[in-house]
Amino acid sequence: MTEIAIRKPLIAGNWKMYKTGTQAVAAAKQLADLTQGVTGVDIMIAPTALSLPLMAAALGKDAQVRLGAQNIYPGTEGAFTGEVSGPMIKDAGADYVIIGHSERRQYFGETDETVGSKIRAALDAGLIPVMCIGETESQRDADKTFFILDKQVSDGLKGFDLGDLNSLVLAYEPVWAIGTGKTAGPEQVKEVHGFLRHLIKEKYAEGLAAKMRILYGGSVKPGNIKDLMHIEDVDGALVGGASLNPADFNKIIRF
Ligand SMILES: O=C(CO)COP(=O)(O)O
Repeated sequence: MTEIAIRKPLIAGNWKMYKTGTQAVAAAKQLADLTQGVTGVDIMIAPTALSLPLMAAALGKDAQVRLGAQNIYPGTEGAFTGEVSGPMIKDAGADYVIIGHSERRQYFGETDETVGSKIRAALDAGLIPVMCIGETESQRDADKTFFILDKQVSDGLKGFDLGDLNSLVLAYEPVWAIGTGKTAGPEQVKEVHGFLRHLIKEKYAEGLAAKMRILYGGSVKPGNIKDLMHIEDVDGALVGGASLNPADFNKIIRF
């Protein structure tokens, strides 16, 4: 079996703070209809936490479109006003949780250390963590891309051992490509994804590196997904804006 064959692509939609529950259910049903018959790809949508139980009920237990949360509190329950825990996310019908998105790092003070504690909480709750990493434009301009990515991975995964990380998904989202219409060029994506897989191999094991899915995110659209998916070491996409429209997201899923 080749390395590629053991990595099933994952196309994930991050709906961020868009769509009411009513709108979310309607879009989920549309997407479920559009994607009927699609095989060989995992599909996930991460709506606001409020929409998770509504969408789970609308899609049904065995739906092909799976659900994810956009954030998690690193603790199971307690007096933490406004927070949502792993067991609550799981109970609401999600299988995944996005952790450390650049918007959470930028606006909500998340650090590599909080990312690590959230990954632990996700694993404890039986959720698949989608760990987001990526450099800013000024970091890239200063030639610090690989230093930053190494630090985000090393500090975020500090204390985890091989067995912990079987399900972990990495998402490379260059901050300068998010919502800007700028996509990283094929050479840049290839270079970074190759670097990340090598990093996981060096830190953990070849077997883990070979099976870890590494997604690309940042202005992914129906028009560029095919080229992105052809790049070595790209195992899927984390899609923002274009995932809000079921017709566009369906085209991306059918790359
Ligand atoms: O942040 C993203 C996904 O998490 C990417 O957003 P866009 O696809 O809108 O650039």
